[in-house]
Amino acid sequence: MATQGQVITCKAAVAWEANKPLLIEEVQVAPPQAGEVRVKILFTALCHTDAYTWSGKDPEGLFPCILGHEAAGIVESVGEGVTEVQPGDHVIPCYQAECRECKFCKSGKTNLCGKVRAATGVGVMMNDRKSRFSVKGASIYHFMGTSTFSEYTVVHDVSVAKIDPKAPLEKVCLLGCGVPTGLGAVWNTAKVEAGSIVAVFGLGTVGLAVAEGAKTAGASRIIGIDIDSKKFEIAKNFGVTEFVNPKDHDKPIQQVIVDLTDGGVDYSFECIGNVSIMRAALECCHKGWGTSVIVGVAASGQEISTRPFQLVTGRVWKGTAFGGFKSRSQVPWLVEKYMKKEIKVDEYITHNLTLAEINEAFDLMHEGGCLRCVLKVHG
Ligand SMILES: NC(=O)C1=CN([C@@H]2O[C@H](COP(=O)(O)OP(=O)(O)OC[C@H]3O[C@@H](n4cnc5c(N)ncnc54)[C@H](O)[C@@H]3O)[C@@H](O)[C@H]2O)C=CC1
Ligand SMILES: N[C@@H](CCC(=O)N[C@@H](CSC=O)C(=O)NCC(=O)O)C(=O)O
Ligand SMILES: [Zn+2]
Ligand SMILES: [Zn+2]
Repeated sequence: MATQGQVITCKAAVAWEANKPLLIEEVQVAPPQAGEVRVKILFTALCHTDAYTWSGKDPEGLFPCILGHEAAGIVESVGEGVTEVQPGDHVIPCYQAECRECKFCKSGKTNLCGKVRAATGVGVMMNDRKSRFSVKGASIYHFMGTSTFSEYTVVHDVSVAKIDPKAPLEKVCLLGCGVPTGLGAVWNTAKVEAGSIVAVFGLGTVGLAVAEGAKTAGASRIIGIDIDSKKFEIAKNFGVTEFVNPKDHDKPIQQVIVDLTDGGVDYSFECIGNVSIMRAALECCHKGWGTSVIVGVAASGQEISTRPFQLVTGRVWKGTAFGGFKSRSQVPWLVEKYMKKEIKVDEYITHNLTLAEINEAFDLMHEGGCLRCVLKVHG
């Protein structure tokens, strides 16, 4: 490999400051150190969480940084001691690592991993607590341990899933975040049973994947709630059976859902990141057993609240990160499910642009007609 062990100069979209347009810069990407992998990113999508951190509302957001965490690419080179991937392997970077050795991984109770989280939360690599990215000598922070808005990135070996080389990277990049999060929220976190009544708040990619997961789990009713009625037509393709726009009602939305469902839903999912809606999602659950899962990411300083009586009377409040999936073990399995046409992926892609057009892609996300925009990163 001509580039192995060398600094690579390539293009990346740098967020220099919160809310300021990203700039396409020539970035120097250092070679991977021990336990690290340098990946040529071919395709990356944008997730609402990228916009959240860019907005300055993420308490872990650091600038300047290279955002991006829903992508696919090919391993360019590996550092010392890396055994599970090699140059040429097709991979999906995983913001939720899986080391299989730490207390979290060994617990069998969670998909969270503690091996590199202390570094990925502050934008550096574990080895030397430094970044592998720089622009004209100035260090640029990593983001979520992935930084996929770059032609090349460096990730920890515990943060990369090797996938079937036959899988189309321009599609399966979505399996790096939004689609698994929604499916897993239903299958792993809530464990929705056949016949259940489900409410989904927010019909973006994550909410639609919740609907898809609920449909495959055999839910009898899937109620989609969104303030953008344009989402309703598309949501039918993902299994939503009924639609509610809170703007059409004078009553609190939880009361509307309770009235529609003879006392409340069996499961609800908040896929927006709005703490008032998180409360509504809990309070529209059926007394005695209803479970609400928080999926949305809320801004710094926001807190959830409800009357404790809601929990005393049997409702359960949960949350999920990456849908509870063990990333390195299960992302390849999700890719296989896609290849066998058992889960949707293509249907979430509404736009295709290039890395150079990334600011336009963020604009599309805020305009509402966009589920996922996939960026071609090279060429
Ligand atoms: N927990 C996790 O592991 C993950 C969490 N997320 C979070 O999930 C959330 C959803 O992500 P995406 O689907 O990418 O976002 P999105 O922006 O595509 O979708 C959000 C949807 O919510 C709707 N909405 C906004 N305000 C509303 C309100 N007050 N009532 C009803 N509907 C409303 C919007 O019209 C839109 O359709 C975000 O907060 C994101 O940060 C995303 C991926 C993983
Ligand atoms: N940094 C944020 C928290 C962001 C967050 O909750 N991230 C999710 C994934 S969102 C993907 O699009 C997650 O998996 N969290 C678990 C983790 O280990 O980070 C903040 O501090 O608010
Ligand atoms: Zn995401
Ligand atoms: Zn671990």
